[in-house]
Amino acid sequence: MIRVLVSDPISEQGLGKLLEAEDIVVEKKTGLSEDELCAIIAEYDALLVRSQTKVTAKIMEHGTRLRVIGRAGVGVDNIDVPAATQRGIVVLNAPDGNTISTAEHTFAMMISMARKIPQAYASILRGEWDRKTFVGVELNNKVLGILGLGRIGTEVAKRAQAFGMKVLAYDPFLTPQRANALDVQQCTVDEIVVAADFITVHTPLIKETKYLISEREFGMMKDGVRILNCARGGIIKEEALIEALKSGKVAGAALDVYEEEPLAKEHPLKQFPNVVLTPHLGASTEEAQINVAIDVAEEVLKVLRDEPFRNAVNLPSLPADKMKQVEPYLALGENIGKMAAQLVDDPVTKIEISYSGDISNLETAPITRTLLKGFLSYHHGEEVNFVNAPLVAEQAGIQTIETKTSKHSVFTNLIGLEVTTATQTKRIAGTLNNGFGPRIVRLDGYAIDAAPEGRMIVTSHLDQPGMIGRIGMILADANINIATMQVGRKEVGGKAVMVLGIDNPAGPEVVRQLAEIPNILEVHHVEL
Ligand SMILES: NC(=O)c1ccc[n+]([C@@H]2O[C@H](COP(=O)([O-])OP(=O)(O)OC[C@H]3O[C@@H](n4cnc5c(N)ncnc54)[C@H](O)[C@@H]3O)[C@@H](O)[C@H]2O)c1
Ligand SMILES: O=C(O)[C@H](O)COP(=O)(O)O
Repeated sequence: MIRVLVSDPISEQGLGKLLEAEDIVVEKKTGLSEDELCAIIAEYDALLVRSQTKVTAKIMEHGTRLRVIGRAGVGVDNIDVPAATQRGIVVLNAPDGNTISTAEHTFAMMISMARKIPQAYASILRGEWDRKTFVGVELNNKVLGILGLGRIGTEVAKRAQAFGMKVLAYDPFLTPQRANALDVQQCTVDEIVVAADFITVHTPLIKETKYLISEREFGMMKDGVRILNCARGGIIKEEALIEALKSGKVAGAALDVYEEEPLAKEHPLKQFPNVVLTPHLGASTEEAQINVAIDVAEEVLKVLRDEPFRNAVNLPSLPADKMKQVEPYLALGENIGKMAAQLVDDPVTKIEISYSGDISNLETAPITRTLLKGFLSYHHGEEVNFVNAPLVAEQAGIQTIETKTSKHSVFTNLIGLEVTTATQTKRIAGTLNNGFGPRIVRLDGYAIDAAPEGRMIVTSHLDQPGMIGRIGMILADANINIATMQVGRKEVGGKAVMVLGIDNPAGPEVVRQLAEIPNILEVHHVEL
């Protein structure tokens, strides 16, 4: 049985696909401490969280069965993604489902702050009828600065324009064409900070965005600026914001997220009458919660069923149509990698993967990953997978190079692999031959045509009479049946390679006997 643990409140309606699956048990246990999670996580194949559960390296260390961590939402800063990658655990999120809700919440916060609605409401509840204290400002004709024009930032921009605001935006990936299409003015962070009446941040919290708005930026702002953060605590430095509120530089702030959550009972941000606070509610709508739960459940199910999935944050993401194009090459790539690993004896320092012909136009990153997985798993075993293969290669000191050539003189598509050790270079190439499936077509530059499957004896030897006979005799004496045979040579009497498909395994003793045949240069037993 596959077991899934849901450790934060996630919409049951959205989790339908997982709950209905007959081979999957879903258990909900929320509010667990790190130690409590460590104690039970070994029983689960998948963990589903929102932002409350901190998925630490320690939890993953105990999660020996864990294959996937699904985040029902966008931000994965509560998950130790590098630790997951190291352990080969897929981390998925649901990036689209709460965009509108968060943009609407940002807008609700902007209007609440501009018109002091929470403060006026509290005053009414106190029995007052105060129409002087709560005079606000209009949004119309104001300048809104948006830092981070991704999904949410873009939706905020559209809403701001509908309210008559002029939008300035900074995003490192914003192109002039996109800025033009969205009718926003592309600016630097400093230009925005100087010119904006309202500033809102919609970036992830990463090294580059930590304290993006700090003392220096507050110092540059217009007097009476209003600040919003519905993205992540720490993008705006709270200490600097508090100082700017005290000095009167900042006329209002509306915050949904904090450097530490939950916000401390006695937090200084609570002392200002012009600050609107919500407890991380951006995604808290019925619609968003169903959307993100549906998305994460579907994707987690695909990982658990070994089907192609999207939205992995620790893998290159490919749209479904592009993934479909590379899928047929994945097994070929993996087998080329596996075969190469069994043909070299010394530690490998460099792996060069070349894609020629039609295949060079595809998104080849998944093929490279499966090839590396095939190669590395021979020595590193089960711990290497699609997720961590590039990292394992890097940590093993192996340089990985990928090249592409649009045409090949012989094949319509070719995956080439060259592995370098201190003493040798081994080259293998394979193609996907329409109608004939995957074939290994080059070995150390010699033309062959072998199916990458089952068990093989691979030799390099001098092309001399009786060589094949002697090899055949030794295999026959060991009761090993030869199923297929491929010989490649460039000139009579020169060096040659041979690939024998065999029906049963050849042990070390058989390999030793083969290696002792005069003029045999190399013998390897390969199992795919
Ligand atoms: N309050 C909530 O409940 C809530 C809900 C959903 C999302 N969020 C948070 O909102 C943020 C944005 O979410 P999204 O779905 O729009 O993500 P997104 O990935 O679509 O957009 C983020 C944008 O930030 C940009 N960016 C990265 N580095 C930047 C930098 N140094 N300066 C400026 N821009 C930079 C990226 O290029 C990207 O366009 C995330 O942090 C997410 O966790 C909060
Ligand atoms: O990153 C997100 O998706 C939001 O911060 C929502 O977090 P939540 O799922 O804990 O509401």
